[in-house]
Amino acid sequence: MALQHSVLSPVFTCLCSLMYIFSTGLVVVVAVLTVRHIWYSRRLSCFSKPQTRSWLLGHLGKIRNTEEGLQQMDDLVKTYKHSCFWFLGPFYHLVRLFHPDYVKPLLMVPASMTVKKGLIYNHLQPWLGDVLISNSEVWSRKRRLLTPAFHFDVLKNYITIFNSSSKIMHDKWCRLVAEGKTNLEMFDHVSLMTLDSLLKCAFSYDSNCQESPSEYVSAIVQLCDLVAQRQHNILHHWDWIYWKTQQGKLFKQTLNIVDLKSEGEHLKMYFIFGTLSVLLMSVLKDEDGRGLTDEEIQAEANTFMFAGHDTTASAICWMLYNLARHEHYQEKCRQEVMDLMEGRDGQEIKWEDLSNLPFTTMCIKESLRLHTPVQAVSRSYTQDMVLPGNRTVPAGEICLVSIYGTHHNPIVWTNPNEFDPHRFDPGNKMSQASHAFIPFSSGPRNCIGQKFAMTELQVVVALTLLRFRLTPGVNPELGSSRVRRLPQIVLRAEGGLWLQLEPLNTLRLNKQSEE
Ligand code: HEM
Repeated sequence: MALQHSVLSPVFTCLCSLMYIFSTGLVVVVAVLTVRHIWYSRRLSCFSKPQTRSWLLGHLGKIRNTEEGLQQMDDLVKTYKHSCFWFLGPFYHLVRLFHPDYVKPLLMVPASMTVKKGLIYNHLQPWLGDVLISNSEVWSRKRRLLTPAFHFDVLKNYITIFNSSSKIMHDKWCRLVAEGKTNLEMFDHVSLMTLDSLLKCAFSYDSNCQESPSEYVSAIVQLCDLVAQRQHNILHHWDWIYWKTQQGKLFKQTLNIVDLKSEGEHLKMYFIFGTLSVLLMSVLKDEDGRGLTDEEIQAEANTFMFAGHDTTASAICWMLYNLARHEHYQEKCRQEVMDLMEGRDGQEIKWEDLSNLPFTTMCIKESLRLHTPVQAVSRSYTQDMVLPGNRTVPAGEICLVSIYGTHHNPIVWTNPNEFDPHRFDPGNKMSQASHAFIPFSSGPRNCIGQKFAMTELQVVVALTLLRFRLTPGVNPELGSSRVRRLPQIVLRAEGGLWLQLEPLNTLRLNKQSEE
């Protein structure tokens, strides 16, 4: 008994000390969070604060990545008109902005004063390195190196790739329709097609991913899904928790697959000799004659795959959906493309054709407004930012610039939930208003791939209309043609986006496929 006591007593003392340290630590953390919370709330009191759950939890759990979440955003924009202040417990304090006059001064700030900071960027870092998220000098050097790779002269060369990748997808659709499968989920097909063309453009690498599964391509898709899942679970925002979870472990495993240094040594070589990379490697050296290191090439490749494929796929799918819903606009676009093709032998969109698709381009822009692929971008600033109405965003504060909110703001757009391509008539002032239409963000940190994306959109949409008539499909999960939007990293649809396809010119297309 005495022996037992003598052993237990140091254990007991040790346990007590641990509990004491733990509870003191907890009290300190709670105190720091509370003081920080009160401090931020005071500084942001110039912004309206929508109703909270409680003074401490704030709007935690109120941001929903569902159809209802988007409708809630519509209400927020209607009520608060330009901006408001949200906080997610004592952890995150956000200024949400959704009016061009508020968005513009923030997006146009020089890159040297801008920090890309927010809920998602940190989760991308292990995959993308610092390209998308890096700040100031690191970013500006890379942006300088990359910009010429997106010049018109380079983009021109990609037109053939966009044509051929679309043809592979369309041939597949024809085969499925011939088997009686006329109701198809668009994201599955279009995402593979955008990945296929991106791999061909950036790596000169023919993955054949539209026809047979590719480990690399599946890994990219999985990483996108994992980043989206992580965003929705606030506990997973802390690295020390996330890396211990199953999802965190899966993320690490999947990263190894896209690692050019291990699995994809051949991909690295492709990237180095690919069209884009020839420019990056040989022509483009910075002032000190430095090119990109191996790590930078890896990060660059990952960034293109992440930033370029899902965004463009989302834009294409929603555009096709909008045309399926509005038959007369679909017919008008098809007529425009057919007029262009008259007298030609094949069905190939050329670079010179792109400026001769004015109505189709108006529809694409309207679709990018209504179904904005990227919902929001976030920023913080190295100094206080003064906005209209003498409101100040303190330095270091996270600003969530809502592209969706700006595109759906009824002060800016009449009947914002209607698909009306005539908003983008060249003479229409509404769409010309500065920062009313920002699908690719704006300012120094805008999308470097916007011309690439617009070109791909024009080619894919024009060819799809030449070959298929589209009508709304039936979503098997919902058992109807109802569509519920799903705002993830890009805008998707719950249970997928289903369309009915009716091939046009069947004979001609079959003949081409046989060849
Ligand atoms: C419709 C298609 C696309 C949309 C809607 C879109 C949208 C955007 C937006 C909103 C941003 C700003 C992100 C932020 O500030 O956090 C961005 C950045 C970026 N995008 Fe895109 N994007 C598209 C296609 C592409 C393509 C095809 C590529 C490459 C091939 C690309 C490469 C990038 C890169 C590298 C950045 C980071 C730019 C920087 O920080 O300097 N994007 N994109």
